[in-house]
Amino acid sequence: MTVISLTGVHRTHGAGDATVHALRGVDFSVPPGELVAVMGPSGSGKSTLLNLAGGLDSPTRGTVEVEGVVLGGLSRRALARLRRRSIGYVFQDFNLIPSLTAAENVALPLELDGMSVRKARGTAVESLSEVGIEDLADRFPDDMSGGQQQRVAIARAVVGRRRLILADEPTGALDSQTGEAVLKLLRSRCDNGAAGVLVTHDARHAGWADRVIFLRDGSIVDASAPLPDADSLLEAGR
Ligand SMILES: Nc1ncnc2c1ncn2[C@@H]1O[C@H](COP(=O)(O)OP(=O)(O)OP(=O)(O)O)[C@@H](O)[C@H]1O
Repeated sequence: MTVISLTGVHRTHGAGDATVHALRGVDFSVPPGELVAVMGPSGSGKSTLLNLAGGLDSPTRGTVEVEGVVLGGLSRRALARLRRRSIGYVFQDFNLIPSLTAAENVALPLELDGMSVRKARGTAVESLSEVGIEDLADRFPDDMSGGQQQRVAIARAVVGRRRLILADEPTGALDSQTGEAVLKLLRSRCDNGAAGVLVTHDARHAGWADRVIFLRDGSIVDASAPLPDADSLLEAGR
């Protein structure tokens, strides 16, 4: 069974002359164990695709399924539970809760799922140590650098046994060495059975993926293009 699958997915914004077709009939799926990189020029629909895959947005047409469950058929509560349990999401702007420490931010989804505070903290600190910042467990986001906040966001996305990890430019605020370490972590989660989707502008980062898809104007233009084509496609869209 695929972990995530989008079938005939369209997403439009606005109406009439102002209609923007963010996605136009996308078919896309990822089985367990696979990491897929999504590339394409700015505005081509990459974030929209990720938001739909993560249940943060709904398609105008078509279906999105996570582990065989059609997201459109779920109540808000059931969707929130599925997102908490099955989906780890690294947002471009981190989305950390400022009033919670790093460890509390990472532990929150586990606690909401009924894990004891103590066990959730232990699991959260383990996850922070996987991104090299366990010593910052008790620090608040505002007292951290952008790169440190990004690592907390990544620790939160990979904590527990999430089956689907979605990452929107997860290395933007990181130096290249830390960025590589984060991609390695994503890779190892996929090697252990998760499905991963990585939005990136960087062909070197896409090199960590098993497969690269290219979006242009809301459509997948060539799902099998070899990596060297990435730069020329990106250039063409500028
Ligand atoms: N809420 C919205 N309302 C109107 N238009 C939107 C909205 N969200 C996205 N769009 C439009 O949909 C298209 C796809 O946007 P999206 O953010 O998915 O692209 P992207 O490939 O992620 O871009 P970037 O690389 O710059 O992040 C763009 O034309 C964008 O302006």
